[in-house]
Amino acid sequence: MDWWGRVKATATVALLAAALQHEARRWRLWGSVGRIPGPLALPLVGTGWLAIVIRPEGLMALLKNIKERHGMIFRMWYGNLAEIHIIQAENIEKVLTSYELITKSVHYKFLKPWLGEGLLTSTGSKWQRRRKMLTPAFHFKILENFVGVFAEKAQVLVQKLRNNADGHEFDIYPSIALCSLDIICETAMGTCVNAQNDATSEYVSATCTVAELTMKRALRPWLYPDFIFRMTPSGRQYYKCLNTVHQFSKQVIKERRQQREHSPNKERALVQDETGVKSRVAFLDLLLDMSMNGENLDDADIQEEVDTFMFEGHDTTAAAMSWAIFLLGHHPDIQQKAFEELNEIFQDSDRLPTMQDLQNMKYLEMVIKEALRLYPSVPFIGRFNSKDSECGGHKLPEGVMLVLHLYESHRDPRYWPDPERFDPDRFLPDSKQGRHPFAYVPFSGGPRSCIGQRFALLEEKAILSSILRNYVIESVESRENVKAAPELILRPIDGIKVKLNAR
Ligand code: HEM
Repeated sequence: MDWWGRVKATATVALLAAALQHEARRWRLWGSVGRIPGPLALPLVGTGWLAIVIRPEGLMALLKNIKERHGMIFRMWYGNLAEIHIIQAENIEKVLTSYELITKSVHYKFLKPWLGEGLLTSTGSKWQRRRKMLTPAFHFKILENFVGVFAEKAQVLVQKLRNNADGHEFDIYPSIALCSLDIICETAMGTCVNAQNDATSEYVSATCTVAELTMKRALRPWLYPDFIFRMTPSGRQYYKCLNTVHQFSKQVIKERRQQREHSPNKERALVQDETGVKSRVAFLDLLLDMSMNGENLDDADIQEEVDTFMFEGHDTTAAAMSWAIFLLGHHPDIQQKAFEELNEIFQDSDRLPTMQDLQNMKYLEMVIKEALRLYPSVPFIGRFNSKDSECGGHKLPEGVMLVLHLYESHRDPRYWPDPERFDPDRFLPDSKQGRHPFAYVPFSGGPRSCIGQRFALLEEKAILSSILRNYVIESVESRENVKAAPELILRPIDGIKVKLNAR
């Protein structure tokens, strides 16, 4: 046999070996996963046919129906990919508290073109090192420094909403999303993009498009392979906008670094806004401090983390606030109680809130928590099962994906009687007694819990309190009519239609 023949024979044997290994793995998975109950799985596509026949607005109802038929642990198949859905708090705890199960599921892969391997998507020692390094960035003192940003941006929002405060019906979601984008740009990058006043700016619309197309892709498993996604119009648009987003954050980091190098006496760079120049620390400053103080962080590493904050800190809070507004708009009594608490805090003054004010908003905090129970911004958490394990009496083989179903687990009647009822009093200290600690995990739990949860609660309080102090909210659509799409973020498919009246 000549050398070319030997190359071909070796390549054929290698390919056959790989195919056999692949098949063996598939059979091994089918063997164990097949014993777990779940809907009809067809050859090749598995239960993926459901994603094709069910529209996004029907997915939550479908998953509820599967739970009712197959129980609190069920399996789904997408081709070769097995997912085990886990709903009970006791089993969710097992996964979230494990230091071995910290690798995210494949579903997070399509976030990587945007976020690289930042805190959300990384694993192993890289994640551990970054988590340790970034935890101080969310210290109380740092968050206190952001309260002014929250309050100012909320004030812009209140002014913008004035055009709609004559009782006519409109979708409040876009206004909330632009406000939270303004907040995260300023707190993460120290940049004022003025999204609320200029939603058409290239960076603002590119960020919104990247987030939207990432969500769309999450619901379409056939778009997961990158080479297919790149060939579609959505894929081409995604990469074009992604380039704009990355160029922007890259430029901000570069300029901020240069600014510091030219003014070494100033510890922090300055944040510029329309009222002049103010000294304010952004997460980016803290990262630059760390890199200048010997941490192993180059500009590309910093960009991963800044982009991660931009993603995690924008849509999650926008969705959470919009759902809270929706629920308040359905419950005038609860809305009134929240308003009375604000009256007590602010008396007749129209001053902006301080950190202490935000901390005093105890009832509003219960409202926010209850809204996050019914509509958790992150409805599913995915993990890669990195070793054979056992859960709820089922064997879970290594290599399957674990999907923790927060939306359903937050409705477990064992811990939440009359689960669909919106009742902030469930979060009174007495009512919490005896409840499983993992029955409510909108910010996840264990080692990979949300690093930004205190930031998020403060931001929500600042925005919601500003709206409540100025307007009475009335929701237009019924609870049943507003459908949530279980994308990466639990988003109301047709927005949140409200009527506002000035107080
Ligand atoms: C209501 C708002 C928010 C909700 C409901 C929320 C929820 C979550 C959840 C459930 C996770 C775990 C995800 C997973 O394991 O797959 C997470 C992780 C994370 N969140 Fe949030 N989040 C919110 C706001 C924020 C904000 C404002 C920031 C930053 C400014 C942030 C930064 C992060 C980061 C960096 C991670 C990854 C942490 C790690 O893996 O170590 N989040 N968040």
